[in-house]
Amino acid sequence: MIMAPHATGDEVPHGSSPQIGITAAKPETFTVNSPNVVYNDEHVLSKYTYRTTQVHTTGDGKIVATPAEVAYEFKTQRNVGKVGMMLVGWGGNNGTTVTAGILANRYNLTWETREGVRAANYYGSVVMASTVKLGTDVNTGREVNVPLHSLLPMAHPNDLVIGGWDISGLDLAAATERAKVLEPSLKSKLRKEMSTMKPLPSIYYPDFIAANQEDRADNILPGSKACMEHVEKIRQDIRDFKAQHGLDKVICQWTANTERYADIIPGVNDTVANLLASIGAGHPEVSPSTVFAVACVLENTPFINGSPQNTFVPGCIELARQHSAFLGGDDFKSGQTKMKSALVDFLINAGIKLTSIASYNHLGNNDGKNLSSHKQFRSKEISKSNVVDDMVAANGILYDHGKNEKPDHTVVIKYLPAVGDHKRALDEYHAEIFMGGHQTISMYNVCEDSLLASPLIIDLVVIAELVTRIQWRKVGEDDGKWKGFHSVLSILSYMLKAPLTPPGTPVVNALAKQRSAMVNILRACVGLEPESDMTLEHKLF
Ligand SMILES: NC(=O)c1ccc[n+]([C@@H]2O[C@H](COP(=O)([O-])OP(=O)(O)OC[C@H]3O[C@@H](n4cnc5c(N)ncnc54)[C@H](O)[C@@H]3O)[C@@H](O)[C@H]2O)c1
Ligand SMILES: O=P([O-])([O-])O[C@@H]1[C@@H](O)[C@H](O)[C@@H](O)[C@H](O)[C@@H]1O
Repeated sequence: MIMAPHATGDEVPHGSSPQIGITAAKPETFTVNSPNVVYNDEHVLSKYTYRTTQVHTTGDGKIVATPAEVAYEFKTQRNVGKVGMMLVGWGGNNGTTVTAGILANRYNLTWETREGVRAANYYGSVVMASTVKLGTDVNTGREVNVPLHSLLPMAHPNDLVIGGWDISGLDLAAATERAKVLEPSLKSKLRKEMSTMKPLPSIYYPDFIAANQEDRADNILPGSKACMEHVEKIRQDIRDFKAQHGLDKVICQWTANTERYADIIPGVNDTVANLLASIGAGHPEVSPSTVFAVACVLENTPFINGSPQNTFVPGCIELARQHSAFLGGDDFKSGQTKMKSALVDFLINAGIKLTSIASYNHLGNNDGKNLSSHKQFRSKEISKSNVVDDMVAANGILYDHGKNEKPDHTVVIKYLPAVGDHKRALDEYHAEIFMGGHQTISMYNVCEDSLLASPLIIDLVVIAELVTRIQWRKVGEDDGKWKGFHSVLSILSYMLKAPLTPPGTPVVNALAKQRSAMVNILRACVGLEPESDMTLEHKLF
């Protein structure tokens, strides 16, 4: 691996626009000793039996559970290659913060703050800063936990080559100043390199974001509505970026402003043919984010939507399926909603009848400014409100599903410039408990919006890139052909408020379930069973 020269925490090494490291196949943190797992130079190969329970209800209403299993084989390419991350909205608070964070980690920077010296880290990244239980030590009987990113060969964020687009032409150093997220002592160490980073001009269709964003729009391509020229320009930008940096692949993410929802109109965006025709005809209902998604699909570049709008109209999802391209979304799950998806899961699974959730937040960054416009707020209100649906639907004891009973739930977002990126989330959870009692949980949560979202941008890129290197097949299936994941990457759900899932499949919002699904899929790729936490070895002896 060619790693950048690591500074000692002082100035970034002068003139050190170092070659980004290439994460070649590295020795694993652990190896699996099993007849079902083979490591060769190219791949990790595993045989995995997927065990579930099939349930059916007999005519007389009896519920019958039948264990079922499917034998799979997984093949993961070990060499990561050189990976690029292209952000739409690169000059925004998230885009600048994640870029600065990766550079600071790449150079091992430290910086002075009022609380003392701080050092770069990847806290808040489930991939880089969380661990998973591998198993139990044969000698001590204690849990052995390993970094999540050691489960399979993954891109290291330090190695990511970063670029992107923005309708604002500020270079990344100036945009970082505008964002007001990071400490001056850190920004000063990165200013030289970030001032050389300039967002590519982007497409700007005013009707899709708040009018108050217009004063930023000084870096835009000609044309104020969809056209194939925009699709082809974005595709060319991706190709040029790959060629310029010698990349093996690029992952693209939307971290631009929240758009209003697009109407789903038969004949306009409901099929591939209609969507492409609508783009060609400049239909006003095709959003910039959908144009980016279409361009990425056609360029076989995974595209992830970090905002709540309905970028992935039916025609776009169909196009991705046709091209075996990958999509993920929607809306980074960073603070208030992340807490909600854990707390609601706990309350309902504890048999406590949650009866109302009041979620209020105010923030003063540009995201909040954009969301102060009703149509853009509505996109966010939807993604922040649906997060409890699966947990409520799973408990027919507390909630009368026949009457569509569920907790009252309100979401309020207010723009208060004074608090900047330091978003305040105030929540009240009210519940019925034993024998007519009540429990009220009130929470005040200062969620540093960009410092919480940036690690998610990293996780989404790293996991999406990993998925491009995993193939599967069912043992004994006639054609024996290796296949890829479904185009809609629901494995990314843990990082997203409104998880996009393959059409017709259930949406899981419960945070613990989302994390287990992702971790256990990665475990299966190295032939390991899901961690059941039964620890029978400590109970039955
Ligand atoms: N915690 C979080 O910060 C968080 C959590 C969930 C979702 N999000 C979403 O992530 C997005 C970015 O958040 P942010 O705080 O960085 O916002 P921001 O307003 O600071 O950044 C958005 C950037 O997108 C640019 N932009 C707008 N339209 C564009 C286009 N068509 N092409 C290219 N660039 C465009 C803007 O100029 C701006 O620089 C928002 O949609 C927000 O709702 C943020
Ligand atoms: O992720 P989360 O903290 O629930 O939700 C956040 C909202 O509360 C906030 O108003 C918005 O600016 C962010 O984009 C993010 O969506």
